[in-house]
Amino acid sequence: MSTSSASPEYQKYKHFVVSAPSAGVAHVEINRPKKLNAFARDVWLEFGAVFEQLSADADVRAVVLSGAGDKAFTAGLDVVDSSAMFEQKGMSRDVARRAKALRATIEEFQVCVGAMEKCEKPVICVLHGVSFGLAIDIATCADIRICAANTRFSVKEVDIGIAADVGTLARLPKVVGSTSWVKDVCMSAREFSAQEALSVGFVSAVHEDKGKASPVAVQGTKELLNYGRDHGTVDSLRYTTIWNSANVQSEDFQKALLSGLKRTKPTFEKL
Ligand SMILES: CC/C=C\C=C\CC(=O)SCCNC(=O)CCNC(=O)[C@H](O)C(C)(C)COP(=O)(O)OP(=O)(O)OC[C@H]1O[C@@H](n2cnc3c(N)ncnc32)[C@H](O)[C@@H]1OP(=O)(O)O
Repeated sequence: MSTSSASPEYQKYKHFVVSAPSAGVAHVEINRPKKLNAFARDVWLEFGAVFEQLSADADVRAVVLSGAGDKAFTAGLDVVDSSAMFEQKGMSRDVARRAKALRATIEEFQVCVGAMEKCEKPVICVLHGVSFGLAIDIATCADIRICAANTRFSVKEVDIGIAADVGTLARLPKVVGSTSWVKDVCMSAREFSAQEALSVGFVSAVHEDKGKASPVAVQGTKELLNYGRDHGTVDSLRYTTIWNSANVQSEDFQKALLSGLKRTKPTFEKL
């Protein structure tokens, strides 16, 4: 990816602007500000494609996701587009056929949003303004979440008559420590502030210099943290052993191992 305001190989996207503010960093902006960056089906399909492309792009070492405009990171599911789509898919008179069509849509949405979690590069999600519903599903797929002081969070789904189904209920309890708080915000859909999000650990402070660490080490850390979240300690340690037995052979490890003692700042090849 070349350093520019809009990288040519990412210009095919209608709803996302992908730029390279500095070498190795991709900035992905959800770009539908007039509709508060709401996600219609074509938006979520593009979201999945963007993150698959970034995952495979060796020039990218870290990804920052934000929403365009002053008002919103995203107001969530495009409720106008979705009501038409769900009505259409529910038109068959047979319940099993209706359910099958709807299941495919929900699974497609989960896979597209999950592409961000699967992306092999660290993803930093920067939230601001309205951050409702899908915003939380997306944020829970990020490695690091930071937000502006004006952020209005809501796990909004119960307000539109559904249980959240794109990842919040599966991932949020693993992101924050308090099940009581998770159930509170998920069952009430009440808004919570940036300060509250910080106090429960949903967002954290800004970390600098993310692009300078070894990509072998950073991408390995992401893989092992996600694995550790979903598996027991014994399995995770075993997987870590196998993973690192390959990666300690990397030249990145050779360069970095004594860098503290030697007061050197090694640079690393892209991965
Ligand atoms: C299979 C199911 C999968 C996924 C499920 C996901 C769950 C969710 O994401 S639940 C959350 C759904 N979102 C909402 O219910 C929010 C709806 N919007 C609002 O309540 C308000 O817009 C607001 C966020 C409180 C902001 O209000 P305000 O500041 O007054 O702005 P508006 O004038 O209302 O909005 C500006 C513009 O954007 C359009 N818009 C806003 N949100 C959505 C949305 N979610 N879907 C579609 N369009 C949205 C709004 O209609 C306005 O458009 P105009 O063309 O200017 O009228």
